[in-house]
Amino acid sequence: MSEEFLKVARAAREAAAELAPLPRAPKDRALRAVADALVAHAAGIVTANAEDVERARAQGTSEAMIDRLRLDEDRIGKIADAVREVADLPDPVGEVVRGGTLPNGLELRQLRVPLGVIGIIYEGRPNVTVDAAALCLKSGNAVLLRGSSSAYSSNTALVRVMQEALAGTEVPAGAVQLVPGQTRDSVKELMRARGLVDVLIPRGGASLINSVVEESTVPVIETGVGNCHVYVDAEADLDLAVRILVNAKAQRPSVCNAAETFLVHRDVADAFVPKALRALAEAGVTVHGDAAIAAYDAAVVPATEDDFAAEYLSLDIAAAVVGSLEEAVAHIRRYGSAHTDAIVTRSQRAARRFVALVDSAAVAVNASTRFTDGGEFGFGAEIGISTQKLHARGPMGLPELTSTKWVYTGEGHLRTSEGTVVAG
Ligand SMILES: NC(=O)C1=CN([C@@H]2O[C@H](COP(=O)(O)OP(=O)(O)OC[C@H]3O[C@@H](n4cnc5c(N)ncnc54)[C@H](OP(=O)(O)O)[C@@H]3O)[C@@H](O)[C@H]2O)C=CC1
Ligand SMILES: N[C@@H](CCC(=O)OP(=O)(O)O)C(=O)O
Repeated sequence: MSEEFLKVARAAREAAAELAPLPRAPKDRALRAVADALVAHAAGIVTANAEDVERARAQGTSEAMIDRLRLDEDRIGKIADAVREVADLPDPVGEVVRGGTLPNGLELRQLRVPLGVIGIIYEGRPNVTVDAAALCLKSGNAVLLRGSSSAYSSNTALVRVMQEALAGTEVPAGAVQLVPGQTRDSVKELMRARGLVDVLIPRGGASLINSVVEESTVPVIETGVGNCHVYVDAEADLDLAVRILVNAKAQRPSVCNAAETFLVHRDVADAFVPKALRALAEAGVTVHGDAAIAAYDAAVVPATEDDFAAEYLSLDIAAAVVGSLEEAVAHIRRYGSAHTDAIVTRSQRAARRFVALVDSAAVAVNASTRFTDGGEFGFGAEIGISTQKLHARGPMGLPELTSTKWVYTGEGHLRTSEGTVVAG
């Protein structure tokens, strides 16, 4: 392991021990200081970000990906607002999860405690640098941030501003660390830092997730790609379905909760598909449809298996006609990524069945898939969206960044072969 990596990892470990026992008030004061500093230094952060954007443009990066990378003063204001929202949330640390008095008189409590040092490897969205740091600090954890090399200048500036702001507070500035280096070696170092890092969260595409899951000796909480579906049921309000579909696809196509496929019940296909194709075309979306969808419009590109498996992250969507709700569910199980899938229906029975059958982190009923987001769920932000089942599922906010500890209090309780003896 490089000296540079060991230096920041050890500093984070020391800071984590100092941060863990802090009560809520100093953590909230520190988060508000971070939010103020981000706004005060917005111009400098935008200048650093412009270097990343310029480099990305020179490398031919798509506009959708540049949109993820780009910061302006307005976006920095929103990032600061998210930090303030996290400060306003209750502190998860110390919360009693379960507890009571056992028949032998022992008082037993399960308390939330910080995880310790959290490592996060993430995509080229600099807002994640601040979201992750804010959530980690509030939940009493130190964080090692390994953002995309494409956002290195932005992340360096953001971490500097956060550390300088923390230096004037009771929260140790060392609790927020940027992992040094822009090569994949730094990802490997995080994966091998068992004992220094308590949990590693890979947030990005399949290649990242697979390599971390296979190679990490540090425990991992996986996030995952978003191949999200909108299913338009036989009993859907079709105007509503068009609006939900267009929002799910086009409101921000580059994010993981954007829809990538729509499925429509054949009983309403004639009424729905032409309207949907018109609305999607107006929003600039290219539809890759099966033969039944393609029959409605020459502009539809014939879909292949790859289209149904694709996470486009662009203004493209796959589409198919299905014979039943069960067929829609079978399609989602085959091609989906267990992130977010939606049904549009007026039937409560159909909604209940879809919710029961679709095994995804989030299921939306008569709502856009775009709501699977920590901010929208009221978590202030999210450190990632887990598409696996342990130890967290869906947008991960403050409680997901904690573990628990059992505390039991007696009066000299002893466990003997005859049962409990109270010696006190
Ligand atoms: N479920 C969720 O919470 C989220 C899911 N996503 C998904 O992430 C994808 C988009 O992310 P994208 O911008 O492509 O980010 P990438 O997956 O390409 O990169 C994310 C980070 O992982 C690193 N990385 C990528 N591949 C590897 C690898 N094989 N080994 C080691 N490190 C690696 C990158 O480093 P470097 O940049 O230096 O190459 C970067 O820091 C989409 O699929 C999206 O759905 C995104 C965010 C949230
Ligand atoms: N937080 C996001 C959704 C999840 C996410 O982070 O997506 P991504 O852009 O793929 O990193 C949003 O809707 O704004």
